[in-house]
Formats: sequence, structure tokens, C-alpha cells
Amino acid sequence: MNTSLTITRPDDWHLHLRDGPMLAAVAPHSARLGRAIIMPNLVPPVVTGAEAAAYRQRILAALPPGATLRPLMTLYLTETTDPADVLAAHAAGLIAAVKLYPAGATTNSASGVRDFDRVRGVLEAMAGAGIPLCVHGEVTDPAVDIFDREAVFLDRVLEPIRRRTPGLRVVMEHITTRDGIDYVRAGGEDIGGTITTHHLVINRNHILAGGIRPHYYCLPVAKREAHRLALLEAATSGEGRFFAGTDSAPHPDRAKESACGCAGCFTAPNWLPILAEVFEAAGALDRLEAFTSLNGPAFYRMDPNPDRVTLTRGEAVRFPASITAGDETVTVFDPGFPIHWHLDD
Ligand SMILES: NC(=O)N[C@@H](CC(=O)O)C(=O)O
Ligand SMILES: [Zn+2]
Ligand SMILES: [Zn+2]
Repeated sequence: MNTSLTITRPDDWHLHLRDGPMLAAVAPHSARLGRAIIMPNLVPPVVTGAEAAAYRQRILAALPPGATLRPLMTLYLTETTDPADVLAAHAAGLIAAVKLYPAGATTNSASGVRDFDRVRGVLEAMAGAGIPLCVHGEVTDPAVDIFDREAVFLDRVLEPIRRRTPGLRVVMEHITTRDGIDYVRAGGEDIGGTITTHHLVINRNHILAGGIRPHYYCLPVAKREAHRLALLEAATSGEGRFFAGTDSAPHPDRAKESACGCAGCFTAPNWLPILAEVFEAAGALDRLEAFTSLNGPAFYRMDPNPDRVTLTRGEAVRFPASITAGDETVTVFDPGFPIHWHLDD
């Protein structure tokens, strides 16, 4: 049995760092990554290149001394986004991607896209410049069952967009279904997909059986076990088009433990040890590095990080159940089984 594993320093290709006191509290938990794609769904959202530059400075200021994390900024796509601003921000090295939220699909998505025809010009400009579009892939049609919203999005929204925008590079974020896995697999060189740690661990029973568990509620909502197994198979396959994006999405406990609890799991403190445990159980520890450290940069056309980290297996590790952010507490994702791996100092 492996007792230690040295891999290229991991990246996180989907991370929410928030702002203000929450940013100050959560940023240190991602400080030892190589890079992270920073989600722009602040209130108000990060829409322009200038806003992304300012947010990047706030993130850097929140990181502890010696942090290795390099934030890769994204812009929040709106129906009034200016293609020239996107191109300029990308050309200046300020942004790595643009994020598409269907309006109303998830946390802080009210400024997102309602009419996809209105973003045609931006998407064509992005295709021309090779700028990836990161997609929250769920339809918002209230007539569609919440467990079907990802699969329906592929047919109704994503496939038409990709067909009429040749060359557009797309990351299907936080895939939760076998349909999503199959779509990305069949989609050619221009599409990749992130898979979260929590979706490799929980299915919908974890949220709903034996009492409602708000800390397992995130969007897209976890699906039935067969889907989790499809995600696990894809993540551990080593295939280049699948890579780790934690979607670590901290919310105050007060906002989650509520009659209308908000969506998001906070995994930044323990996602890598959990992944090591999950890959070990699947007999795929030798493919962890591809998922956390190699496939993502290859899709984003970047080099892997130049340095390495070591994970060590030992006694079960106790992670804090929650952290403090200003006056709030934020519960850390509990995988529900012991974790024996930790990241060495
Ligand atoms: N995943 C979530 O459940 N929540 C994310 C938004 C998102 O990534 O959809 C958040 O910002 O809280
Ligand atoms: Zn999302
Ligand atoms: Zn997210």
C-alpha cells in the first residue's frame, strides 16, 4: 500500500473565494495550490476586465505570505458584455476564461444570461481568440425537474451554442450526471469538464435520507448513485478532458441552515486528502495527478506547475468541522468516512 504520494502541485479549476471577510477567511485554505480559476459571481458580479483586475488584487492581499496560489480570473458573462473588453482583458493576461450562468440557475446568477442570442457576438469573439467559456450547465425552466436540468441543458442550450459557434472552447463545470460525462467524452477537443470532490462522494440520498442535510446541498444538486459512479469512473480514468474543479463555495452556516438554505459545499480545507482517499479506494491513486495537476493545464493550454507536493497516508486526520469568517461560521464538507491522507508541509 502507498504511504506517500508525490505529485505535481495541484490546481483548482473552479473555486469561489468570495470577497470581504469571507475572502479573508477562505483564501488561506487554497493558498498552497498552484492556480485556481476564480469564479466571478460576487454581488455585484465581476463583469469587466477592470473589475477582474481589482478583484485579483483583493485576493492577493488576502493570501498569507509564501502562498503559491496564482488566481486565474474570469469574467461573468452578461447580455451587455462588451466583446472588445473581453478580448482586451484576455490579451493583457488578466483573465483565463469567461463564465456563463443561465440567469437564476444558481447562487448570485441574477445578472446571467436569459437570451443566448444576445451573447452570440461575445462567444464568437471568444472562439476566435481561444478563450474558454466555463458553463454552469443547468436549464432554469421551472417545468424541468431539478434532477434533469443538467441533461436538458446539454440538448437545449449547450449543443446549439457549440454548433453555431465553431471553435468555441467550453468547460462543462461541476458535471453531476452520466449524461454530462458522455457529452464531454463525445465532444471533441474543444470541450472539457470539471468534477467536484463532493460529487464524487455524495449522492442525493446523502442530502435527503434520514433528515435534510443542508451542508450537502449544492447546485447542480447531487444525483442518484449511478451518476456518482459515472463521475468516479471518469475522474479516475486519467482521460485528459476531465479535471478537478472543487466548486468550493462557502456560505455562512446561518444562510445554509435555513428554511430556504442556499447552495454550495465548502471543500477548500480538505478536498485534496478526500480525493486521495477516493482514488485510493478506487484503486486509481496513480491517476490522481492527471486529474488534479495535469489535465486541467493541458486543456487551458498552460504548463503544469513546476513544483511538486507530497501527500502522506497515516492515522485518520481530523479536519476542523467549521471555520470562522468574520461573525459567521462556515461548515467544512464532511465526507462521512475517515480520511487518512494529509498534505505535507
Ligand atoms: N455550486 C453551488 O451550489 N454554489 C455556487 C455557485 C455555483 O457554482 O453554481 C456558489 O457560488 O455558492
Ligand atoms: Zn455552478
Ligand atoms: Zn461554482
